[in-house]
Amino acid sequence: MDVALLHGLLLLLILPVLLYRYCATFHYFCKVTFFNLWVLAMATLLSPFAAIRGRCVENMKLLCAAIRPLKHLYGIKIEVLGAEHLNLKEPYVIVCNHQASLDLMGMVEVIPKRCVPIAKKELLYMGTVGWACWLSGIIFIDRQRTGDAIDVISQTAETIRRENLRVWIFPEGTRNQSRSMLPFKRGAFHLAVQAQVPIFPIVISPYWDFFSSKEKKFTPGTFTIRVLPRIETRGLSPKDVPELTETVRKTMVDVFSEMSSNPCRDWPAELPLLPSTGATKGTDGVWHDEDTTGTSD
Ligand SMILES: CCCCCCCC/C=C\CCCCCCCC(=O)SCCNC(=O)CCNC(=O)[C@H](O)C(C)(C)COP(=O)(O)OP(=O)(O)OC[C@H]1O[C@@H](n2cnc3c(N)ncnc32)[C@H](O)[C@@H]1OP(=O)(O)O
Ligand SMILES: CCCCCCCCCCCCCC(=O)OC[C@@H](O)COP(=O)(O)O
Repeated sequence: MDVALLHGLLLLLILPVLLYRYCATFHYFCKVTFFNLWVLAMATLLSPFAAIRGRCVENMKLLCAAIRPLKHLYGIKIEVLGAEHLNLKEPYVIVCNHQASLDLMGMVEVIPKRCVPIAKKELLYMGTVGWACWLSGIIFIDRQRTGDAIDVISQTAETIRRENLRVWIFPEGTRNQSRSMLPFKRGAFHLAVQAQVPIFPIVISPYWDFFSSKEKKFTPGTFTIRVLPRIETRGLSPKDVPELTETVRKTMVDVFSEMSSNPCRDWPAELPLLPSTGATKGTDGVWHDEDTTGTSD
């Protein structure tokens, strides 16, 4: 009886290990659960410290430091190209493609100082995670209430100039693991035009070879983040927003396709990041991709 019990216990211990080793779906769920638990645990541990400072963008540093170790735990290598473009003292808007929650790992590698993401309101209700996000100054929008979301974005246009902030937006508006990018929402571009600040597109290469929520795949791997040169919005008005949105999207989709078809990741750091894809062409000729190196804050 005792031996049978011991065998049962041993099996109970070994089974998860075997499943983790040999069942890809179980492996995937373990890794995703660990990711969420990590975020939850960090938010719970660090929010009280962030609360001492109150709601402020400086708490983003804490949030980023909490997420950074995850890439080591998952064996994920991240290459960043063109980060020097972000060395600009003025406020700006970053637009980035959004494949999965894993984007958080890439975001914390490149996010500049005094930069806050725009996030869906639902995050606010995720217990201490919501609290941590609120304390870090993350801007929340209700995607179901376009009018309210537009109001928040309009207020943000004033805030970023007044408080010298940068804003990180996923213009696809939702996670997307298809072979291309979803149509872009226009909020980010209205924001940049309203505030008359530049836009920096950031493209994260596809996760296909190591992560897929559809195929339940999650292995170690490598991805690349490319920061593209700035796109000016000075002189543009709301009527230019649709064309601006399409031009930026096309530029990003082209870079994404190039990254998908060239997985050897041997691009030189000084590659002309925006070839003649149109991002330098403005509706009134004012866009350009001038080098901002050396203006670091
Ligand atoms: C303390 C340490 C603790 C450590 C613990 C760690 C915890 C870490 C955890 C977490 C970290 C944080 C992670 C953050 C990441 C979150 C990611 C997300 O949540 S992604 C979802 C939200 N993002 C968006 O949805 C994009 C922004 N959305 C938009 O821009 C949309 O445009 C929106 C919502 C404003 C409207 O959406 P529409 O679906 O109605 O789409 P449209 O076609 O773009 O707009 C409709 C009309 O409104 C106009 N419009 C849009 N924005 C406007 C504006 N600002 N002004 C004037 N008109 C505007 C447009 O031009 C359009 O009109 P016409 O068709 O052109 O006539
Ligand atoms: C009380 C339960 C707490 C559970 C804690 C789990 C926290 C994990 C939070 C990771 C946040 C990553 C941000 C993210 O990637 O959000 C998704 C949205 O961009 C788009 O949403 P959707 O694709 O439209 O659902």
